[in-house]
Amino acid sequence: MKSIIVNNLTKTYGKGKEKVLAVDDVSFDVGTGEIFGLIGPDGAGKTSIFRMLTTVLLPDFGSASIENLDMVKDYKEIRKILGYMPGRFSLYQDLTIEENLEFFASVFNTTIEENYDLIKDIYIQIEPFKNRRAGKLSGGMKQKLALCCALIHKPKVLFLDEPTTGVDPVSRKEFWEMLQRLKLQGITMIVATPYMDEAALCDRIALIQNGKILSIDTPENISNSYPDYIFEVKAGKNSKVLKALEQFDQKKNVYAYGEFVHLTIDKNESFSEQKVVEYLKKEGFKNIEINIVKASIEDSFIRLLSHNSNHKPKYLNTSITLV
Ligand SMILES: Nc1ncnc2c1ncn2[C@@H]1O[C@H](COP(=O)(O)OP(=O)(O)OP(=O)(O)O)[C@@H](O)[C@H]1O
Repeated sequence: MKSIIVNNLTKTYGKGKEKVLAVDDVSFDVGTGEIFGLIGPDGAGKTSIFRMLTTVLLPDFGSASIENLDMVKDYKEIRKILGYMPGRFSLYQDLTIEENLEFFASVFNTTIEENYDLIKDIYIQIEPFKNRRAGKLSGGMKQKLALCCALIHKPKVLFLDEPTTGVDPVSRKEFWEMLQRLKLQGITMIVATPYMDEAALCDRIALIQNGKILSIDTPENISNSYPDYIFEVKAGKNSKVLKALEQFDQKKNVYAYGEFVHLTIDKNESFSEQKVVEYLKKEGFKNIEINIVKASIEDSFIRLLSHNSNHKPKYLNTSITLV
């Protein structure tokens, strides 16, 4: 069963020279109970897609349905079955945890008690602080409260826009465990994130850049379909290794990757790791470490980005940064 169907969605902002094509002919679908990730750097178009699907922005072109309801014609019905956790903290800072939750429940004509079962797991973690104002909560607690508020009317589909930005690693992990539990209740989730490690936790992902989808598949299939060899190389300062490998005649691509430099080589080339070691030794490097590695989502994204734009990845670790 498909919960979300998106066809040729297109959105531009501004006019003339100021015109920005934010969403460019985007199509995808999301199955009931699936966690679907929209993965892309800042400005890729994720929020614009979310705003159209949550019926707060009209598309220039294209259509979408959510639970068989048309995004434009049936927007009032859609709003009743959607939960939306926006990227920036959206709660009332001067209201307490409990007051925020009561407020969101009342907007949907419901009560905390009525839907307590759905939020119980998450709410019990912040309930001891229910009289604390939202503005005084830690990042992780704010995020749990925002998720409770997005769930308080028992939505069928949950939109999460960069839900873990600015949250510590432990809270990020806990948050994803909460999403996995919600999935068991049959809630469809669509998550926008710039974090590559979170991409791997989704059932399927769409890699998006400049408003265009570059690839849609399971994280596993995206990694497995990487066409080249990837070697991780360490030999002292990454900036120096990068500079040297840029001149290596068999390199296809080279970029910093956490504490390593990744070197990609066409699978059709006759190649041995020893060639790189010898080359680096000749360039004056010592203590050279080189291993062949399986492509990560990040590697796949870098390859797609370098094929599709003039943007070059500058620094990569767990989130995408482009220059
Ligand atoms: N109201 C607006 N007016 C003009 N341009 C806009 C507007 N909203 C977004 N844009 C532009 O549209 C493009 C897509 O932005 P969007 O916010 O959808 O991307 P995003 O992937 O969610 O990135 P971010 O995380 O930075 O919000 C960007 O180039 C952005 O500058």
